[in-house]
Amino acid sequence: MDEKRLLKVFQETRKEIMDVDELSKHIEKEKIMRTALWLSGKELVDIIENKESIAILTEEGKKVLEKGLPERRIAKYLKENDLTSIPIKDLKNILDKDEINAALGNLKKKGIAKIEKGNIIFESLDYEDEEEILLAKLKENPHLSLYNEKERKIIENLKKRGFIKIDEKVERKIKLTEKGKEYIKNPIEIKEEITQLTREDIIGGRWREAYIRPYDVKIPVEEVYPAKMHPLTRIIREVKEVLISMGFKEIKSPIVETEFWNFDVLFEPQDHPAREMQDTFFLKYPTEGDVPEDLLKKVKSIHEDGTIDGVKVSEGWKYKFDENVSRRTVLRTHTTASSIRYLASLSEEEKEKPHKVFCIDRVFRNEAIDYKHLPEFYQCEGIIMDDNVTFDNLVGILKEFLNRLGFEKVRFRPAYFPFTEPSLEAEVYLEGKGWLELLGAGMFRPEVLEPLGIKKPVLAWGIGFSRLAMLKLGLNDIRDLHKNDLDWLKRV
Ligand SMILES: N[C@@H](Cc1ccccc1)C(=O)O
Repeated sequence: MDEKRLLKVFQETRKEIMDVDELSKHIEKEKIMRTALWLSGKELVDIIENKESIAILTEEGKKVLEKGLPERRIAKYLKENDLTSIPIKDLKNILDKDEINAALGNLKKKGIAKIEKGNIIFESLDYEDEEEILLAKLKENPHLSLYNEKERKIIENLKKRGFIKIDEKVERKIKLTEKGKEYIKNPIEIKEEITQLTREDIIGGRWREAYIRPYDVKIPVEEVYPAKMHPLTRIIREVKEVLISMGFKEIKSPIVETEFWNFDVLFEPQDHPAREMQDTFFLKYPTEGDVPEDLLKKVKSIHEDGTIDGVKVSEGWKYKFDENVSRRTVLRTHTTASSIRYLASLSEEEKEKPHKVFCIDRVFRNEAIDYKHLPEFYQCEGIIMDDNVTFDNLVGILKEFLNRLGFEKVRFRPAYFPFTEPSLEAEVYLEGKGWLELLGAGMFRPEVLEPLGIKKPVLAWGIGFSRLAMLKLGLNDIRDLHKNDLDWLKRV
């Protein structure tokens, strides 16, 4: 029916070619292209596409229209103050810092002023500037095809200076074919048409008379943006899928943690710099947390002289361990606290069995916010406990894991963590970015495992998950993960 309506528009207006704007006076705009495509399939019309470049003024460009180019603003200032020259160092009173260099360059290039001994000397204060003239023209007539070679060069410059953006726009015209012209010579009768068959249509027999329109799934329709998961949630689920498919089980642990679980059990000495204010958020309330007394004694002794139940396991850190420090509360700084809590929760029987667990969750560090740091971010942590697992296995598993996440090139280098030995860091290669550090890993030290009574080796790794999400989403700024820019969310 819409097809016939469209042809009728041609018939009634006696035109052979019309653009979408014209047609939209007669037919709902969103139907035009769909209908035209159908008609072009029947060779009744041709769709003529014209790509047009359009100049759009940026915010900076609009400012120039209002106040003139930075170089003009200098001239205006001089005029107002009855001057013809000004020391370069005074420009900061007239222009923004980032405008000064461009203004100087352009004054010289355009021959408006010369620079002598740190002074700008104007030839004339009432000059014409092609860039300004053209910018004003572009606002009225943004189609680049209207401009000649010389003007295009200036336009190119305006773009470089950030005053305009060039957008590609497709303009479509619909033109009757010979067959179409023949067709509209006859009266066009618009018959009732069924696009959705209802129960009543079937019972009442309407389906017998009416034209039932076949579906054409190839016809383009307006884009719709259905509700969807936030990209970060989506990636968390994706990574969980990968880990579950590799045989891992998910674990959780509290966000408010004691220093005991966040540091002590992990053999981080109590005077370790990472515990200090710039890294850890210490909590006022609750002031203290519960700590298992038995384990506390063992951990204390490992820290102080490296013994456990009188047996020497290590050199220890040789300092006075403070049990009150262990009870202090912090926002957990890494998910390794979850891994170690899990190991400590195992019964004697469970300790005999192999374990593979992971945790993806938020961690907190007292860091200044910038493009790669937020005080709150995600980590993804995993451990494997089994007889005979080795450092080589760890490398193999991490490689497999990173490959499954879509990183093809992976490399490892030695690293240091207080709780693992040996330790490594993994980097992934990204086209255009080079090698980026993504995770830390290693084998838990005996000083960590012995107090827990764990005899099997344990492999552990922790990924900067927010970083991983950024890489997967092609973001350069970690803040963009949480900005919830709707245009971006629609696209990703
Ligand atoms: N917890 C470490 C990462 C890590 C986890 C497990 C083993 C080794 C290193 C960090 O936050 O940087």
